[in-house]
Amino acid sequence: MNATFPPPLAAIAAAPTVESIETMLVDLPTIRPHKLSVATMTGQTLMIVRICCSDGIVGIGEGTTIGGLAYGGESPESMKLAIDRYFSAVMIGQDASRVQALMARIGKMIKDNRFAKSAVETALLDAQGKRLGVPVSELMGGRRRDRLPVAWTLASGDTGRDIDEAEKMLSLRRHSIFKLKIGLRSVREDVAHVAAIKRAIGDHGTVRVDVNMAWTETDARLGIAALAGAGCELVEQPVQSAAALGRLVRRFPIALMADESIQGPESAFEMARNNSADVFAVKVEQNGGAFNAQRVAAIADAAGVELYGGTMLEGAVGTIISAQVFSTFANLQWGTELFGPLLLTEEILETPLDYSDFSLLVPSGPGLGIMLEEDKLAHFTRDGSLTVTRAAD
Ligand SMILES: O=C(O)C[C@H]1C=CC(=O)O1
Ligand SMILES: [Mn+2]
Repeated sequence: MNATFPPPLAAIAAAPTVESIETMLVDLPTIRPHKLSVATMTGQTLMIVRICCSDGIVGIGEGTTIGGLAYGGESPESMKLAIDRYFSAVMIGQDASRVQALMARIGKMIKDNRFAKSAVETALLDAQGKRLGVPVSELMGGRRRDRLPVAWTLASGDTGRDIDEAEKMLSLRRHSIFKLKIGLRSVREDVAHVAAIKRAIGDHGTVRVDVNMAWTETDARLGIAALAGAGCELVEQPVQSAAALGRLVRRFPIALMADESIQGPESAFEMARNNSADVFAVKVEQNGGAFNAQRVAAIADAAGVELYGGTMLEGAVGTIISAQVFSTFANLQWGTELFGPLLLTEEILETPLDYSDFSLLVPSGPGLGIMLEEDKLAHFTRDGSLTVTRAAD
């Protein structure tokens, strides 16, 4: 060995920088209307971001919401605008291989915009994983599991149709955990709906509900007691107020889960400090990215709060960054609901995801470990929505 130390300057590879950033809006239909208390979805819009680096590596990310602005303060269109106009200016020319440092720089110069931050962080992690030849889970401390249990949401708006759907999922061995969207009808009608579904599936599956904050605290007192009696095992975000959720947690033995209340580590810390929930639903986008999702999980673990891997009904890219990070969690007591791609009519990956044995296989290739089918993507890209931003722009 005649290696010299320090190595000559020419031998030190230049750091790969961010060269250009592409964004586009991809509109995909859903397999049936998906009815939540905040919106009825008949399609989903994926804001796809591609980060092209000086070493030729390209990373992909996704930003997705539910019902445009019905669920939160960002929409696919607002994320695209924020990235084209503001994120690109902060990112282009920067070292693409220092993901946390670049995210910290973005954090200093851009407030809020958690969903857009999650999309660009996903693309940077995908690129870095490809660069190093490892899955994103390994960049994030290492996976603890290769398969994740996946719940299915019954939300057709019709009890009979939901029962048929649950039976189909059970017979396909795709899902045995069912989340029912309620909060649109009266509490009494909703409880009857849940009880009918639980009766139909019996011990073959479990039933949970998501109220998406639609109830008052009084509704919740009546509703949760009746749901527990109907065999429902968990109630997700019945009310908006964290204080009311905390009071309900103390009242009922049935598990109560916070979803909308968890919007990053600070909110998770407050919820944990005030004993406001038994379980946290961790959504990568809602928390501002995969690293923040890990921070939230660490807070939950330290506080003895149980964990669930949530979804914003993402397409394949958003689903797989979530799967990569959830695979690293020490605890995931309530499994995940990473079924988003299955709600869409179109397959946009070269190789479809493996949903089998009531679970999703976490891809093991470099980066996210998935490849988009470019023709399909181009076909469903909204006219005129592709934007490429470079240094000179
Ligand atoms: O949890 C939510 O509020 C959003 C989402 C997750 C599953 C689903 O059907 O909707
Ligand atoms: Mn929810």
